[in-house]
Amino acid sequence: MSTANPRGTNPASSALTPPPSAIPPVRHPDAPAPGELLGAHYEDCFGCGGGQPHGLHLQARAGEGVSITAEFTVKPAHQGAPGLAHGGVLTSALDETLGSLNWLLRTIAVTGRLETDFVRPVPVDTTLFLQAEVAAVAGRKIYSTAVGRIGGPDGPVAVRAQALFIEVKVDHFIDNGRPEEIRAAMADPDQIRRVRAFEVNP
Ligand SMILES: CCCCCCCC/C=C\CCCCCCCC(=O)SCCNC(=O)CCNC(=O)[C@H](O)C(C)(C)COP(=O)(O)OP(=O)(O)OC[C@H]1O[C@@H](n2cnc3c(N)ncnc32)[C@H](O)[C@@H]1OP(=O)(O)O
Repeated sequence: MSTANPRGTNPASSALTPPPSAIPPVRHPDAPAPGELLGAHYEDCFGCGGGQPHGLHLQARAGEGVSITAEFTVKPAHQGAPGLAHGGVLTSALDETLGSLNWLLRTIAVTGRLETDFVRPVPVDTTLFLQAEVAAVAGRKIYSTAVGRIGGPDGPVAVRAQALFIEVKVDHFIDNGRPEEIRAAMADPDQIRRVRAFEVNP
């Protein structure tokens, strides 16, 4: 068994293991500097947008290399069992953090596969301290890992995830999103500016 297994004793499925042809990720020269907040990629995003009252309002910050830190505080609207975070909500927080990594590559990508280990229960009002990094890239495939700790950035691990993101063109959203939201996004100069930053990617 690999000693570098980020999931402890639970091996990820083979679809989440980078192939031998994979290469280390390359931080885009125009990526936000380490310590900078990334800001929302879409105002109505459930993960990072300010426009969703029950959203996660997750704020991601660029780290060194191709890594991200983020914080998310569990609200009563995020419960599964009484007083505890819903597992799907925790997975959403991991998904959002992992998705933010692609910003540092200046690549538009969507989640293809995401595996989560729930290690400890997470009570309401807890802040989850998330850290994620890209492990490898193979063509359009981006392999990433994330961990969420409670009690502080160095506290005990509550959740872990491994993911495969797939690079897409902006047409992925234009062709598949509900037309009314796509029209509104295309009429929003801020949204267009954010997307353009990706399209000039060499
Ligand atoms: C101006 C207006 C527009 C606004 C623009 C907004 C800009 C926004 C900017 C940034 C947004 C970021 C948003 C982040 C939000 C958080 C992240 C999410 O939650 S994303 C939502 C959940 N995910 C999905 O909805 C994907 C649904 N799935 C798909 O659409 C397709 O399946 C897709 C694109 C993932 C792949 O389809 P294919 O046809 O393009 O490519 P194929 O050939 O199938 O796969 C490519 C390679 O990947 C592997 N692959 C694909 N899916 C896999 C899977 N599930 N497991 C393992 N491997 C997989 C395949 O085996 C293939 O590998 P081989 O190249 O042959 O080696």
